[in-house]
Amino acid sequence: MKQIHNFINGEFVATAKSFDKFSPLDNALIATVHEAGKAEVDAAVAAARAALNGPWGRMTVAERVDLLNAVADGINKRFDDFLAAECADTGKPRSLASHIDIPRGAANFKVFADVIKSVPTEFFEMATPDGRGALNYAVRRPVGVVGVICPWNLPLLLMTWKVGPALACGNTVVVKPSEETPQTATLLGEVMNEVGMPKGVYNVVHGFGPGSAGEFVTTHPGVNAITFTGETRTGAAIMKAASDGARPVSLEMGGKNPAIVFADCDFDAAIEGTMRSVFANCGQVCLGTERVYVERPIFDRFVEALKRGAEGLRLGRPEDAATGLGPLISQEHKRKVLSYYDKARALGATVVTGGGVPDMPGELANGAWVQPTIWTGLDDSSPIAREEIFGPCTLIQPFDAEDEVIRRANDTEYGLACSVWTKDLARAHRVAGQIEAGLVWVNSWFLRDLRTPFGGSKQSGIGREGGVHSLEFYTELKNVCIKL
Ligand SMILES: NC(=O)c1ccc[n+]([C@@H]2O[C@H](COP(=O)([O-])OP(=O)(O)OC[C@H]3O[C@@H](n4cnc5c(N)ncnc54)[C@H](O)[C@@H]3O)[C@@H](O)[C@H]2O)c1
Ligand SMILES: O=C/C=C/C=C(\O)C(=O)O
Repeated sequence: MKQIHNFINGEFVATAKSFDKFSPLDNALIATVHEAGKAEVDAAVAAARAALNGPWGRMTVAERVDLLNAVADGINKRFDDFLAAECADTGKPRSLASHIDIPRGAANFKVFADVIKSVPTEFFEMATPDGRGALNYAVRRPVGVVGVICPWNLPLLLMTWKVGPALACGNTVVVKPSEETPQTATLLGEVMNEVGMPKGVYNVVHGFGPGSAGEFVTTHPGVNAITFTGETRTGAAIMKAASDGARPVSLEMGGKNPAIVFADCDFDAAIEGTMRSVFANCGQVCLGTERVYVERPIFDRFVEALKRGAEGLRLGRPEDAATGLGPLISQEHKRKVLSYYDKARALGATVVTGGGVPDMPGELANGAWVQPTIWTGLDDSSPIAREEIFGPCTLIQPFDAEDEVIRRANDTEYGLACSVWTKDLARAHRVAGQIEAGLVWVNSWFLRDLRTPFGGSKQSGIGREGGVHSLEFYTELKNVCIKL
C-alpha cells in the first residue's frame, strides 16, 4: 500500500499511528497516511523556527525569488506526478486538474516571486522644530512561522496560494493538508528538496482537526500566524484557537454564491459560465453558484438550456477525456449532499434534473457519485437557498427587477462571490457595487488575475490574499524613524 509520510525538516517522517485514504471513485483503499501527533507537530514548528533563524532568514530577496521560481519549475517538471496524485485523492477529471489545479500550483509561486521583488514601501520626510528634520521609512519583515490549514477541494491550488506568498515574504510554514487529500502536499516536499530549499522552510503534518494535527498546529504557541481555507464553522474554531497569544488569522471560508442573469445577457455565454460555476469540480468550489436568479422573460429558456447541459455531462473516471464530472470527495460528503437532495424533494422542489445517485458501472457503483441536479420552485427562505451544500446542484429562481434581485442576492450570511450576466455594463457596474461579496464577476466566473484581492465578506472570510494584499498578512510592516 502507498505510504504518505509527514515532511519535517526536509525528511519524510513515518509515525506509528496512521489512517486510511479511500478513493472517491470506487471506495478502494489507495494509501496509508501517517498521522502526526503532538511530537511531530512540535518537531515541524521547531524546524520551521530554526530555518527562520538560519539560512532561510539570512537569504536576500533575490535568492528567495530564485528558489520560488525553481519550485514553480519543479512542479511543472513533475506535472504528471502531481496530476496523478491530485486525481487519485479527489477523483476529479484530469482535464480539469491539468488546466486549473496543477498549473495554478506552479503559478502561485511565480506570481509572488514577481510581487516580492517589485513591491515598494512608503517613505515620509518630516519637519521637526529644530529644523533638521526626520526620515520615516517602512520595511517589511516576515511574521514568522505560519500555520497553513487546507481543505480538500482544490488541494494543491489552495495550499500553494498560501505557501507561495508566505515563503516569498520570508516566512516558514507548517502545512496541514486535508485528511482527504494528503498526496500533493507531500509530493511538494520532494520538489522542495530537489530545488535545494533549506530544510525546515516547508513542513507538512498529516491528520484531522480536533484532537489531531489541525488542532496541534493552530494551538501551538510557536506558530505566529494562521491562514485557513475551509468551512465557516471550522474557521470560527480556528479563530478561537488563535486568540490564545492574540495571533493573526486569514480566513477563506464558505459561500452561497448567487448568479444574476439579466434578460439582455449573451445567453450562450451565461449558460456556459453557469454550467462551469455550478458543476465544475462536482460543485465543490467555494466560488460555485448554488443560487441562480434569472430575469423572468428568459427564465424557462434558461432552465431548459441548463438542464440540457447538466444532462450532457458525462460522469466518469479522471483519465477518460470525455469525463465532465467526477465524484464527490467522500462517502461522508455524499451523505451530506444527498441529504439536501432529499430535503429539496420533501420541501416540494421541482426537480428539473438529477436529484439522486447515478447508475455507475462495476466498482464505480461504490464511489461517491451523485447526479448533477437542478431545482426550481423553492423560495429564498428554504435551506436549499440558504445553506452551503457544496455539491453539483443549484436552485434557479425568477426575478423581475434589479433592486429586487440585489436584495435577494444579498439576503445571506455569506459574501464570497457573485456572477452578473448582462450586456449593459452600466447596469453591471451598478449591481456589482451593491453586491455584498468580496468578488464579483461580470460575464465570467473564476477568471483569476492573481494580483487582485481575493477573499470573502460577511461569514465567508476575514482578510484578502492575492498580489500585494497577501503582504498585509504575511509580513509585519515596521516604521523606522531617523531623526537627522
Ligand atoms: N473561501 C475560500 O476561498 C474557500 C476555498 C475553498 C474551500 N472553501 C470552503 O471549504 C469547505 C470545504 O472544505 P473542507 O470540508 O475541507 O473544510 P473543513 O473546514 O472541514 O476542513 C478544512 C481543514 O481544517 C482542518 N480542521 C478541521 N477542524 C479543525 C480544527 N478544529 N482545528 C484545526 N484544523 C481543523 C481539516 O482537517 C482540514 O484540513 C467549504 O465550506 C468551502 O466553501 C472556501
Ligand atoms: O474553492 C475555492 C476556490 C478558491 C480559489 C482561489 O483561492 C484562487 O483562485 O486563488
